[in-house]
Amino acid sequence: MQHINHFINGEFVSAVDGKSFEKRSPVDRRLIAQVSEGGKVDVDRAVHAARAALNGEWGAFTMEQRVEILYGVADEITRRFDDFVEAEMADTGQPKSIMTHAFIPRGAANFKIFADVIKNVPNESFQTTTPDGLGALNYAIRVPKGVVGVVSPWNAPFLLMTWKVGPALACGNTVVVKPSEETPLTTALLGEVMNKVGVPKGVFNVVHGFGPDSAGEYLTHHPKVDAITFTGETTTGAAIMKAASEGMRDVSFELGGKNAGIVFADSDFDKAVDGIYKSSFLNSGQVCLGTERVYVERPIFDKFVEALKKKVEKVRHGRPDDENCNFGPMISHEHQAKVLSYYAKAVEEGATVVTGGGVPSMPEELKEGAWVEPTIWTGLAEDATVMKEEIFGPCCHIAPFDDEQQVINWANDTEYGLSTTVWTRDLSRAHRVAAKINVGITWINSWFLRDLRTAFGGSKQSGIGREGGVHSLEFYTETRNVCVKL
Ligand SMILES: NC(=O)C1=CN([C@@H]2O[C@H](COP(=O)(O)OP(=O)(O)OC[C@H]3O[C@@H](n4cnc5c(N)ncnc54)[C@H](O)[C@@H]3O)[C@@H](O)[C@H]2O)C=CC1
Ligand SMILES: O=C(O)/C=C/C=C(\O)C(=O)O
Repeated sequence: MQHINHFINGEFVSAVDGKSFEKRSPVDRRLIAQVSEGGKVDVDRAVHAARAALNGEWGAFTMEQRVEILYGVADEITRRFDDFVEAEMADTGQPKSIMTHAFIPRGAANFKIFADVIKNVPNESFQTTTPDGLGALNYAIRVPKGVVGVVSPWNAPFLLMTWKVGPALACGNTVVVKPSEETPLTTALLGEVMNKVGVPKGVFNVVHGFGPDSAGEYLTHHPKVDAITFTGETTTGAAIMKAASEGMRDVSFELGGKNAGIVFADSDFDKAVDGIYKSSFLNSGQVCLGTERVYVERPIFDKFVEALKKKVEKVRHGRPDDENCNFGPMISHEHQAKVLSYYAKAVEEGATVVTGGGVPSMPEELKEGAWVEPTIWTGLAEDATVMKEEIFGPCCHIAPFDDEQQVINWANDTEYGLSTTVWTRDLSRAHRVAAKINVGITWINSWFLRDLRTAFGGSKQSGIGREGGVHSLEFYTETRNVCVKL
């Protein structure tokens, strides 16, 4: 069993009041870490360390020095790849292949890409005419926002935390991170990396703990935090927005989703089945971009449901490092209960359960894990609860559709607006549909195909603002205009 401490001013320290909480494995409920729980004083120390670093060595770094050190961070993550994979598997219980192919490499990329972005994106300038004919030159400079509070979730913990820390540091800010209480391990490891490559003390700080009445709330209310970036549930976003209104701090929010997958009859059938399988079930469905509502054009509906069912019934639940297994548990028993309550609700509201719907039978040593079966439903009305609320589990409802406008209306009939995946060989239709769906990201004939230079974020209740490429620079810097009379 490990002890996970806060990382403040370059040192691993326990909570000032000695409080801690347990991190248990979602796979078998084994105790894997005792984690320091941050109180007001711990958060305050972290914020002050971050402020001091801004006013000290880090604030004096040139952009080139920051770029070099962030490349060093990425290289050190890659050097310690196996440690990060182990830590993320222990935290989430998800299969090793997701960690090695996606989540950990993306963590390293989040530092390199934003180092490149800050180096290459020009600032605007305008030549302005003046009555004397001599003119003026306006040019913009970017300065860091200051101390950025980073509040991150558990579902792809390393990827989603570094997606914020990478650009924040590239832009010259300092950060205080409050990782999810469910997944403290990789953020702690990142502290070791920061020290190893010589990131100055106080630039990267971590305070563990919960949300309300704990480190999350104290960090987001702290008056010396200049901006807050958050990924998590929409209701949490609303609470953080209230906190940010004290002192008019800027926010960037990536929130929940109730995304639609749309499959037209002319799509490449096998690729569409594979794509929807991934979008609904990757990471056991705990992906904000995932599709819990799937619409399939009527001529291929039955065949599609059958093919997806067949694929889903092949999943093998088990430990993350068991090569014979490819399906992990829910993050916690609390989340398992939430997902199972939606499974019950779907049946109550008249769903046909195509497959799944319960808890899989597991061997004795894994019986304590937070397992659920991947589940497919058909037959629900558009206003059924599981068609409206984000479940964040391995499940989807599949409905047939008859025409393009009908499916666009259904896809848009949600308070969320994060992403969509559309499958068709008709390019005109693809562009047409993409333009009409009210989401931040539409994938055509793909899903979760990421280019970190592109805008990422949600519409409606799925978020505020965009991050990615130059959009991250917009959030993590303040633009100042200088006007020079010639
Ligand atoms: N749009 C996007 O890019 C993504 C959105 N999500 C969303 O995240 C959710 C799942 O993640 P969870 O960790 O359960 O979300 P959550 O909102 O419960 O927690 C996220 C973080 O906020 C903290 N927190 C909770 N209450 C707080 C408060 N009052 N003040 C300050 N901090 C607080 C938590 O401790 C955690 O670190 C899903 O709804 C999912 O859709 C997840 C990943 C990506
Ligand atoms: O690629 C990103 O930047 C965000 C990805 C989001 C997830 O992985 C998720 O919500 O699971």
